[in-house]
Amino acid sequence: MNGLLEVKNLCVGLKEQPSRLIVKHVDFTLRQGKALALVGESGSGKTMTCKALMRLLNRKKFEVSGSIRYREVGLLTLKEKEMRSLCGSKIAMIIQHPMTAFNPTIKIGVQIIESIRAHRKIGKKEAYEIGIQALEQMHLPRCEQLMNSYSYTLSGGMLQRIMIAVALIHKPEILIADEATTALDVKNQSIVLEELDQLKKKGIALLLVTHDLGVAAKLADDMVVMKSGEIIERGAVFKLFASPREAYTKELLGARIMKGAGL
Ligand SMILES: Nc1ncnc2c1ncn2[C@@H]1O[C@H](COP(=O)(O)OP(=O)(O)OP(=O)(O)O)[C@@H](O)[C@H]1O
Repeated sequence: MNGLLEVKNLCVGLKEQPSRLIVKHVDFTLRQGKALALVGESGSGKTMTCKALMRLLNRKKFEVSGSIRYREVGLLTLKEKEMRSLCGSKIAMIIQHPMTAFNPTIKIGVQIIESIRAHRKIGKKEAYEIGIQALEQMHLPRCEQLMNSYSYTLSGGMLQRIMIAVALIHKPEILIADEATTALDVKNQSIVLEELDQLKKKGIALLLVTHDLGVAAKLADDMVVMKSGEIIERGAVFKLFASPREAYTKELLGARIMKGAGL
């Protein structure tokens, strides 16, 4: 096995509409210290692919087939308890709206301590110290004050960085970032992109789900382009930017150039 995570022939369908596939025969590999960008227009199947990877799709509603291997472990056939222990430790995910990741009625610190203790048998004091260290590593200011805050008092950028800090506590080998910078302003976007770049340098494999090709250009090594649930083009980012083969990829790139030019 070449990669850390190998996805082969991944399909997601709706049980009540077996003829319609939402994700169609998707293949890709995540490698240590490399970032793969999953790009495509809204509705192209990027989030469904990630949810299938993390086994977050309701099995009563969705049919998931194919193979997803993390090291030698087949994720689609793993017992639920083992899968939950793997997700949040070795494979972590951060999402677009960090405010939905935190309960607004419970202090951030309490939630961080709970999430640490869900994976490690340690006391609250030790978990608190680990939480503080994690926030410091994300270069967040006044970490003790942050632990004592409620999510609704913090900005989206701050919450996104806290979510990344929490995702990194158990030293994941893979980080899935689903539109992790989309809801952020330019300044926070650039801070989060820089943090993600540092993670890559530390050897973490990144899956960047984005419709922003600027994010892909800054961080990703390779890119796969999705349309209507299928991968229609793939390759090294610099090659796809220089000479896209498919009209759809050219359109995505064209839209980016127009956006960049303020048109
Ligand atoms: N709960 C659901 N039930 C049925 N179909 C769904 C459900 N969620 C998503 N879909 C369908 O799956 C397809 C892919 O959606 P998905 O959310 O993966 O797209 P996406 O590329 O992530 O888009 P975006 O960038 O807007 O998040 C869409 O056609 C959508 O209608």
